[in-house]
Amino acid sequence: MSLLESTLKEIKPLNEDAIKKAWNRIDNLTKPIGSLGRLEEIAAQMAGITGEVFPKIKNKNIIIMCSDNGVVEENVSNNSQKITSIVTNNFTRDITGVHVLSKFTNTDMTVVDIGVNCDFHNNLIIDKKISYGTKNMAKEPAMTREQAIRAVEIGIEMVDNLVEQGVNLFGTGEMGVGNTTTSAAVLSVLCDLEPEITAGKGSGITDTQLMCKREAIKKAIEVNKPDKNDVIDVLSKVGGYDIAGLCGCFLAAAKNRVPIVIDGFIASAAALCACRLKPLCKNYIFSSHLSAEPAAIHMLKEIGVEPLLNLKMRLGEGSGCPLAFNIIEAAIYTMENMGTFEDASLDVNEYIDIREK
Ligand SMILES: Cc1cc2ncn([C@H]3O[C@H](COP(=O)(O)O)[C@@H](O)[C@H]3O)c2cc1C
Ligand SMILES: O=C(O)c1cccnc1
Repeated sequence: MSLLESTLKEIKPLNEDAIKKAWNRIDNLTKPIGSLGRLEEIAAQMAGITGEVFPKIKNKNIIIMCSDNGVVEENVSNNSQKITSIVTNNFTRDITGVHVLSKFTNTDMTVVDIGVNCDFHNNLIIDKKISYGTKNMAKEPAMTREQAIRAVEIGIEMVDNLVEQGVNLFGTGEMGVGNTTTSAAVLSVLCDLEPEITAGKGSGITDTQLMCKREAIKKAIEVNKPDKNDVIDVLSKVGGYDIAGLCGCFLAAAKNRVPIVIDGFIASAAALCACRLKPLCKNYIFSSHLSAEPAAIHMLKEIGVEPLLNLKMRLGEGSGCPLAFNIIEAAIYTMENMGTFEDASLDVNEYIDIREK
């Protein structure tokens, strides 16, 4: 059995007993029922994921999948492919958005070259290069089926290894000029949405480039005819190595019963693929924020997750994840450290009016 097949098989439902115990605790804290809103839901979900009512977050890590996309030939981005390699290198230099936000929240980063169009001489970048970028999907499949499976399995291996090293909260990031085009294409195919809905201005393009972007997605779908019921076919024909790699990360986090956070539009395309491959995967996922990319809302709705924040961010890289980590850790801390009615020597019945509001 392949690593992908065994991973899909090993993803199991949440621990309902732990969820019940968590809600029992949460509903006995000195507060009106439900008054800590989504912090309560997060704490209960964390219990279901980990099996612990008071899980301890030990190590947080954002996996950043970096790769190039052949579709940039179609004038879909304002940036040249060179930017992918420059920013990827910069992830190891303390200066990128995701790095600074990670530092702020005591989070580590794992930078993976899964298909950047250059050779790095930087031992802080993990070399998992499949090829020097994908092909132009508007003309031919972005990659072969074997390459797509390999990319997903690289994501699985990365998470499996980091879990072994003690990471128990993951974030997902990416770098790859043109990857809002591939993400939009994946969304178009999986959800039958027109490129007019799925394609936005990404990192910043002109109206003319936006037309090129929509045209490229249309052509990619016409030329390659991806089968929406076969996620690997969709990833290989109109996806990217970064999306496929992150898809593997979501699957492996669910397999290992470790929470994983979506950053923006591209990471949500990967999460959508993972959830289509294994719907149970959704229970292990948190969405950090609503990307300013207009179709982000469709992506998250389809996955069935609600973003924690709406900060109009559209950087990618994993930059939303550290912020979500703070909220998740705050939720756990609150549910563990607030007093119960018993601790406060209060009779629950005296509070019943408040609790029921
Ligand atoms: C300097 C720079 C840093 C970035 N960091 C993330 N992205 C983001 O922009 C790219 C996607 O946008 P598009 O599809 O329009 O090319 C991705 O690499 C994404 O991570 C960046 C983009 C730039 C220019
Ligand atoms: O939301 C994102 O991930 C995003 C949006 C625009 C450009 N790059 C990334």
